[in-house]
Amino acid sequence: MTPVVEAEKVSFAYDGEPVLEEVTLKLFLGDFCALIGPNGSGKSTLLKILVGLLRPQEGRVRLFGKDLEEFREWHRVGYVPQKVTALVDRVLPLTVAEAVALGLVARRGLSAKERRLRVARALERVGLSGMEGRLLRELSGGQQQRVFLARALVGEPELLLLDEPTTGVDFASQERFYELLGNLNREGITILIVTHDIGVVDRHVKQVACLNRRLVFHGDHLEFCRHPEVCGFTGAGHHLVGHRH
Ligand SMILES: Nc1ncnc2c1ncn2[C@@H]1O[C@H](COP(=O)(O)OP(=O)(O)OP(=O)(O)O)[C@@H](O)[C@H]1O
Repeated sequence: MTPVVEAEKVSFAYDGEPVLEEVTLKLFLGDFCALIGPNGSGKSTLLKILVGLLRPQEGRVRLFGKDLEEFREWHRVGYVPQKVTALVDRVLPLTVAEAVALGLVARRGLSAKERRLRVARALERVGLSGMEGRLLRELSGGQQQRVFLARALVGEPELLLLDEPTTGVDFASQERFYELLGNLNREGITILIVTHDIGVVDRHVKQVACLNRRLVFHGDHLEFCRHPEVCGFTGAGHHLVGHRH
């Protein structure tokens, strides 16, 4: 089976400072993988490389079997960057519909009606039907997170990459968000999520990948629970040692 996303021996350095070394990671259709690791271990960098925002100095990335250089079907990939809700107050006052429609830039040739329908459908999927006209900055942090998830979903992607999407939102909203991701995964979307707190995603993910400049573990979730020490985790609750936000 062709991996949905694949990093092969990816190495990356910022100004000569190595951040990733020979990282090989493959996700297959239907995977739901948590990418964990200490602060500064390269998680966000790896995600940016996978969506083509950064170019690795060594190694290759393939999406749906195609080399990143040749990949053009960006509507098949949804990306939720880190701290996106922190930007809300700094940008122009966007409505919910405008924010979600930003995810349609890779979709050319859609009529205005089709765009509206897709935005409505994406909002329905995240439980925010009818919120199109609301100002983004008037929403709660948890609702804003779901708007950005809708933005990533509006192109109807098959692969979703999320970078700490629930930072700064309360526990109930986090739970709800992960439930939502679980449903999307059951619908067939392959998911890679960067998270700091495996304790919260625990019940939802199928695999865990642990990064510490190199990939130190990638396996199914149950296997990880048996050997949490491989990633410097304590046993109880799998919280990262010294790593709470
Ligand atoms: N634009 C940049 N320029 C230079 N160094 C950077 C840049 N972005 C990140 N770094 C450095 O690269 C390393 C990896 O950063 P990255 O954000 O990928 O780690 P992370 O595992 O996502 O961290 P966190 O868990 O704190 O979000 C860190 O040492 C960071 O300071």
